[in-house]
Amino acid sequence: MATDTMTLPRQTDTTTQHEARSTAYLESRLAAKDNPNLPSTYTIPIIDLTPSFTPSLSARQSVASQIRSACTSTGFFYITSHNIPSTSCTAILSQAERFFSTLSPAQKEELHIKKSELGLGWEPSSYTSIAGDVETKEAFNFGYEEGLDRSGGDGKYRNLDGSEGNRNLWPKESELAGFYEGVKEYYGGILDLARHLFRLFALSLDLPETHFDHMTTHPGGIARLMYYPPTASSPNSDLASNQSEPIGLGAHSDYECFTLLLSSPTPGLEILLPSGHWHRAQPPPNSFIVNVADFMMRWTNGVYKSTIHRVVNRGCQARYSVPFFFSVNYDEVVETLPTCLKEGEVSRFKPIRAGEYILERLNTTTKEGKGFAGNEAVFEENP
Ligand SMILES: O=C(O)CCC(=O)C(=O)O
Ligand SMILES: [Fe+2]
Repeated sequence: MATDTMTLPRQTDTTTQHEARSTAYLESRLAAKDNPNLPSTYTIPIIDLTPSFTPSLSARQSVASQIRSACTSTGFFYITSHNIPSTSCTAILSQAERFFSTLSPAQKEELHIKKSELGLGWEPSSYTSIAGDVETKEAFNFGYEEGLDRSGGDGKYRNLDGSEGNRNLWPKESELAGFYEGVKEYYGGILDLARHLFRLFALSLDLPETHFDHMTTHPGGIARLMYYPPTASSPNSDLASNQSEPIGLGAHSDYECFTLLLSSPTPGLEILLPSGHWHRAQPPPNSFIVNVADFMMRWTNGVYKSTIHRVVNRGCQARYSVPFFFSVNYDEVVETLPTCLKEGEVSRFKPIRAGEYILERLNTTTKEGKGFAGNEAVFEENP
């Protein structure tokens, strides 16, 4: 396990009330603090999904109970035997590499995220910042469209802002031949897997297995291709002892229901422990990392934990990753799940439309890096 000391969002000389509150917010979100379920040594559980694809309800329930235990403690788990072919994973990581290394600056500029009100398109490293850090990451973001959904969707997709129509920005076929088809192949598979996992989440929350099905017919599903440049000059150079860390992606929690993360072998993802140290994720071969995100935490009245994480590539190889942020249909209004409230307990959160919540969170990352400061409104609890 690689650890170092915790870095909170950078404070300016004149600490504003907002910034002080943003630090307090991050501190308050330290992974599963004061949680009696927290294991004494931190390990990310590995959940084998094989039984979840069988006709046996009790086998599916056994997987669901492992999911519950991970979601109420670490907020992170690895999944294996997930039915996504390893060739598909290798192929999307190569598409990511092609995107960042083949397109010219002018071609990337055509896809610039500033042209999108929904955070879609190409994101140069400095354009967004979560916690005020100068981040090394570069990204390409795209969302759900019916053409990417193997079920064909239900024709009712709404964007984050409630608008209709496909707002993705794609590179031209003549500039990156086969890119769209490659993305479609991966997206279709990961979307099916996310819907399968949502059924297991339903069981894990003592709900009927199909409880969320009607809410994921035209779901939110933002995927990102991410590139973290190498920062060490040779395998033996030790960046861990450097004063300034090469923050790839600043400390944050994800916004949607849960995230399915694929990455190239270069390590980088670090998870904030209650002790304030960072735990470096080491996913087993052919696995995905799954983590609970803030909307799910809110929806479960805090029963499921959304855990702070960041990315630091200390190596001499580039890191590529493909997070997939899964949400219910953006036009769905959700309120606390009844099974997450004890008798007589009142929900801490007001009902909210999924897209409204997520868009508000996304917008905060582009306002001079005041991500956490701007997030208080959407975490507002019931008065
Ligand atoms: O690239 C990674 O490994 C993680 C990315 C991530 O946490 C995010 O995009 O929210
Ligand atoms: Fe994340």
